[in-house]
Amino acid sequence: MNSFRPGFVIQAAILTIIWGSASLGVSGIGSMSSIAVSYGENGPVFCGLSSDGSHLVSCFGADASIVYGAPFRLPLLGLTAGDGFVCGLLLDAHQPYCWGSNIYVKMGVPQPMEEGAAYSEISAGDDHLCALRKLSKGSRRGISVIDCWGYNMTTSHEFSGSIVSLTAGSVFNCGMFAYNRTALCWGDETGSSVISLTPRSLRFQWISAGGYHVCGILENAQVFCWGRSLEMQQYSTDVLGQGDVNMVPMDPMVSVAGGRFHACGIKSIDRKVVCWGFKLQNSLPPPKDSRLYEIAAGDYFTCGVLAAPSLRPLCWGTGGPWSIPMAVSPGICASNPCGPGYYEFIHTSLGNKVCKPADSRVCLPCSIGCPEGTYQSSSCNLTSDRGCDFNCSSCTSTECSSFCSSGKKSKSHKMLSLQMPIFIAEIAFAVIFVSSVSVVAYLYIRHKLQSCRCSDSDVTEPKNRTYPFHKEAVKVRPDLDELKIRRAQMFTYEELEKATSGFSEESLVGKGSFSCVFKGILKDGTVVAVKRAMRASDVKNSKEFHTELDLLSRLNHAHLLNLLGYCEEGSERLLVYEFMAHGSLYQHLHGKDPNLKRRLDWVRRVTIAVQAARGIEYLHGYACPPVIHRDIKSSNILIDEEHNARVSDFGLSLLGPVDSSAPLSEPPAGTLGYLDPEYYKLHYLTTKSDVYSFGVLLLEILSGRKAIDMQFEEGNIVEWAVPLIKAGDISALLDPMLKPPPDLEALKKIAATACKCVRMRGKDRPSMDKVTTALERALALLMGSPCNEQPILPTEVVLGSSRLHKKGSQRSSNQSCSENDTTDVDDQLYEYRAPSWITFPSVTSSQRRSEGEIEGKNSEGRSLGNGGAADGLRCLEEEIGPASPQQDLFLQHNF
Ligand SMILES: Nc1ncnc2c1ncn2[C@@H]1O[C@H](COP(=O)(O)OP(=O)(O)OP(=O)(O)O)[C@@H](O)[C@H]1O
Repeated sequence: MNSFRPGFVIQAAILTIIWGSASLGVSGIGSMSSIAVSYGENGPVFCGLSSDGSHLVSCFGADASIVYGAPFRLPLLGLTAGDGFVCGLLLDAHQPYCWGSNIYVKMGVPQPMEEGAAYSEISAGDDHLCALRKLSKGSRRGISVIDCWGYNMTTSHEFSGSIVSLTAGSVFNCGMFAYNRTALCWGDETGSSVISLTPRSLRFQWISAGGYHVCGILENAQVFCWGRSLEMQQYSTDVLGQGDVNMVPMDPMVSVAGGRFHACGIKSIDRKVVCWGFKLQNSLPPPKDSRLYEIAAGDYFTCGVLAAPSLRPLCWGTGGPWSIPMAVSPGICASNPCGPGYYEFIHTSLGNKVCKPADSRVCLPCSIGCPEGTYQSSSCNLTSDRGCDFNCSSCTSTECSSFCSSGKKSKSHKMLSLQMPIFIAEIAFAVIFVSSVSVVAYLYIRHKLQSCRCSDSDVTEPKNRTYPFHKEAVKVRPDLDELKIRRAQMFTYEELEKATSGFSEESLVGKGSFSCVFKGILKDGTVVAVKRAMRASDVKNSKEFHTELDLLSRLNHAHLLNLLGYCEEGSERLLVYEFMAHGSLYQHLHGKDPNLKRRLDWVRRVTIAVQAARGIEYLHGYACPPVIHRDIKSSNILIDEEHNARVSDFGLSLLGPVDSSAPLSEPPAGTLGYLDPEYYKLHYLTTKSDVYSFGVLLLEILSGRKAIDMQFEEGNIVEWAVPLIKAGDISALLDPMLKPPPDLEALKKIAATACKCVRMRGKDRPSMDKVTTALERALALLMGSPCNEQPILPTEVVLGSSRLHKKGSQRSSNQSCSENDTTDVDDQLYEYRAPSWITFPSVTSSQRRSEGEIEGKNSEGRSLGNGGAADGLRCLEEEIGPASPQQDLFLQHNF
């Protein structure tokens, strides 16, 4: 169901002349909308084209298949939507592209598709899509071709006579002939009689179908509807028309959109919206005083674009998202100049940037008449609508009185007099909002910087301390630990060239988007990974190099990849890291060797998840200022020789606010499939964006599937996994390469956590400390601990590779709770090193932090006040022994 914009002038006197030109040049206008509302069992979804000239679509609503499946990078000319799907007309190819979950309208360009076919309009019904072919050189004269796809509709229709616009109802379609502006409908009219009721003699400016009816705007701007309305007695009714959609208001209108059993129109006189026909009980009424540029309806849900500089969508009706945080284009962009009766939309600050290419534009229909108490002060011209002004000599309304008494009446106000109050309110709101946000942000950052004492003192402290354990380690690998403490050492290019045998192919261990990673051996025998920027002079590279260098030299956590040094010589940029003997989690999960995947049993997978979560939790909650990683994915989770996970690749990281109350506005960067939709669409970056990516990572770990894998019907892991989890079908989710554990409870908990992490709105996602705690509990459960509901096994610190590991220590500690073990044969082959942790009781983030600060010098203090969990700790401490000064060092830095 679609709204169609009139293709030509409103004034009846010149209609005949315009009709001639409309069929030639204005056929593209009015066929699609810049906004669309999909409907169906998952609820309404609003999609709109951005007003920034990018022609990119964003969708909002509960149907993940539409929201996430939207082609974020494909510029679209217009949109249309049906039951569970949305389609856009591709700006370049002029072919439809659909997405969503409708089984009859598949994702992508509809098939069959004739090679080279190009379309000027598209329109969607419940389960089908139709598209009007563009007239091309090869087209037969006077023949219009409409191709349809979907339930009972996949065929090509030919009509003699040029059709200028197309609209689809639930199971039927209508077009309008250019030469006489009459409507023609075809399809299934069972229950609606919409085809037989089509008025043959009425001439329309344009038409728009609802579920079982069609409304059109006649030559005199009056609306005429025909078809079926819902039986009145079944439901409560709207006052106007007593629920009958064919009982239309008398107001002249510039636009109308049909819902399932209702229609809404924009009044020509003041652009306010009016709806008639059936409405559901308790549904939100249309906005009373807002002026709109454009409307589109779903079944019981309607949205419009506010005729104000914000260009914000407003929605009403039942079940959908009300507040849509984006500015949308007020109409379709057309390459032809605006015809008579239209004016070119020019935004007060964007100018004509709403369209691409630059010589295209949005044409809006001129309003006719002026609201009561005002007079027409200017007529509609090429670039502005007609202006209305209050008649100050005969004020009858308070709006008029305040306008006239405020003395604001001036020439420049005349054109905008009707929009002025909204405009002023919006500016005032924006100023107040921006200043309060700035003040709060300033105070917040000041507070943070004061309270977290994270600067050099933290970094330099270890230098002044001596630890026997550290000295011990120095004997084994003298440079390495010293480097860790001094954080980053400068290497010469020559040194690193030698270490990697001249950056030979044999030393290459991996490639990223901007760099190659080589295995190298330093003079003293230390094995390192050397990351070499591919195009070193590249500004982006250089920026990422410095970000990574800066961040890594200030961060220190057992589950973050340690930076050992760097080299910046000429155009060369190199970073030197600890070498991660077991590569990336991606290689394990998706590499060519199936044994690698199999060896990564459930306990190992969940352990890796817990460790990665801790690394990210540290970035969010303990690093100061907090760090948002922005590129959490399986190839950035590396696995060291003891099989501990390390979060790596800080090239995209940003120092940022810790919570979503003070988001950063950053252009999106990251990896497709892991990218937080809120961040992607709204540039709304908070720590919750990492939580989203981590949720995707959890799904990947559970299922063994890649984040995006087009070999599956549902290529996006979130779209595929979330419905399964919600349906409780955990078995269908789990990686078929592994035998499911005897008790699925732990994995269910992890799946539920993942589900929360990938929620649409950042504020609905858990914070990383909550995620970590949930995973820790799941790990305990998986390992057979009956204490799983207690926050045990929560916070471990890996002591680095030099610490001797006591295999099975953790298991035995758990055995004090339960004998139930999950050992499998692989353990013999692939030593599981997770137990090489110091484990102490779980605490909330703030507790962890304050304990770290207050009691950092005494690790025993960490177990105080935690009841049963503290017993667990004591049990482990007895086994592992008291924390060494080196452990102390880690504890201080990490918690
Ligand atoms: N310290 C390391 N030790 C061992 N292997 C590493 C190390 N760092 C990176 N690698 C390997 O090199 C690969 C490339 O890493 P890099 O960080 O450059 O890119 P990426 O994260 O995979 O991709 P992108 O840069 O596109 O995000 C990794 O996937 C991993 O297999």
